[in-house]
Amino acid sequence: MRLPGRIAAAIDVLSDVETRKRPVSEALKAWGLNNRFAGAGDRAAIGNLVYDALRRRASYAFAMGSHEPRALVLAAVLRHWGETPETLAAMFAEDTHAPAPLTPLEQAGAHAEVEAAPDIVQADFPEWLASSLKRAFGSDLAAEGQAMAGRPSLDLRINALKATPEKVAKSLARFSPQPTRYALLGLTMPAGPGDARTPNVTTDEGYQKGWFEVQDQGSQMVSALAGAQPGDQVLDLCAGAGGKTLALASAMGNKGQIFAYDSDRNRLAPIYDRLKRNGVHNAQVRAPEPGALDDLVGKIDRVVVDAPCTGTGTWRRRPDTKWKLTPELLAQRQSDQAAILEEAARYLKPGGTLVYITCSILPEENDDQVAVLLSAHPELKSVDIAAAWRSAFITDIPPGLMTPGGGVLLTPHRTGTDGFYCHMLRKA
Ligand SMILES: C[S@@+](CC[C@H](N)C(=O)[O-])C[C@H]1O[C@@H](n2cnc3c(N)ncnc32)[C@H](O)[C@@H]1O
Repeated sequence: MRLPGRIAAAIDVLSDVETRKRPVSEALKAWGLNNRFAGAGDRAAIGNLVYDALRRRASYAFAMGSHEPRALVLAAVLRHWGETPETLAAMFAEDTHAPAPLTPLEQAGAHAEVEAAPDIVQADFPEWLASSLKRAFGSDLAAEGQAMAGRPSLDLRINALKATPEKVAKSLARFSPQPTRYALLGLTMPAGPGDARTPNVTTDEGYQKGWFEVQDQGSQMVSALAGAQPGDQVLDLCAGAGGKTLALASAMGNKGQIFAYDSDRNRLAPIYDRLKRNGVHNAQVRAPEPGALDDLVGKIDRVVVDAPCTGTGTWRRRPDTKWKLTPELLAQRQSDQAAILEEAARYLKPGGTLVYITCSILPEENDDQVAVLLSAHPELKSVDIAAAWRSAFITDIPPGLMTPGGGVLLTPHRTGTDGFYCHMLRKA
């Protein structure tokens, strides 16, 4: 397929996403099944077009004067893929799979200024979250929004139980991975422009052997900030598929004990294979049965709460969720988080540390939750996050990362990572 056919396909996929409220990945898969002639390169390019259109949905709609899928996909091609109304007109004329020719309004959208739009639209954030995001970012709102509308890098975490960065870099040399900026055991491959494909690293022999995991650098960093030491008793209370559990086990050198729990059996299911592949011997999975964690009350050195959240920090990867989030869902997550934090505090032994993590950039899910917990638990005190940073990354925390409440907030703009919040609290 050439670009015009890919544009037409991306418009169809985006229409499917918008009308049937489907996740992009599902709509792309369905399109691929119905169009088996399309190759992997076509599917990747169509995916890039759909994701790019959604990443900048608000500013594109403003520039094009329309929220229609066709307008959004054309905006992505005209404003960020290096095409012009003239190059598209020439290509469309020669391709029977091309969409209808550009209208004068669409042609004007190629260069339309968006400076007249509200700042929240220019930043490609949902308008109903304006006050919350302004509170989080202040005068950096536009820069934060633009970075959040970019494509994410592909980051890997070296599994220190089985490999070294050199060994993995050699195994993946064909993709030219580079060391990550902060995470000490990370490698990164920047996203390419236009129709560039993401390297398929999971087919690599090193992945099959458990030498590395795919994990955003931000996720690696909050795992490192948790500061788990060999010999610790650690409870990963929201373990899910085990991304943090694996990183903690690697940091602990398989010494001590990790209890990996999740209230959702389905989410926990992949953890068993992953632990095996990673050579983790110090993790016990606790399935969600009544009383599953009763024996751990008051005994744990580090309780890691990688809380269920809105996922606003991962909008680069899942831009459709940026426009689907509702005040009701945010309120539900806040109530889940408050309950889980209360629960988590029960497991701490005296002197133990609670590590609260979200992949959200919203203060309501971050500092605000911790403030409520602190006010109800005078025995808990915030840990000096700058000191935790120094010991995790052997360097001073860069300016601007600490939140007013004493946590740390990573973002695509600040650290080149997904958005992650981390706050640590020690029990007296
Ligand atoms: C952000 S995800 C965890 C991701 C995982 N830690 C990782 O790194 O791959 C949040 C998890 O919290 C779980 N969860 C939600 N409510 C919970 C509760 N009350 N107790 C324990 N886990 C809960 C969800 O099932 C979900 O798997």
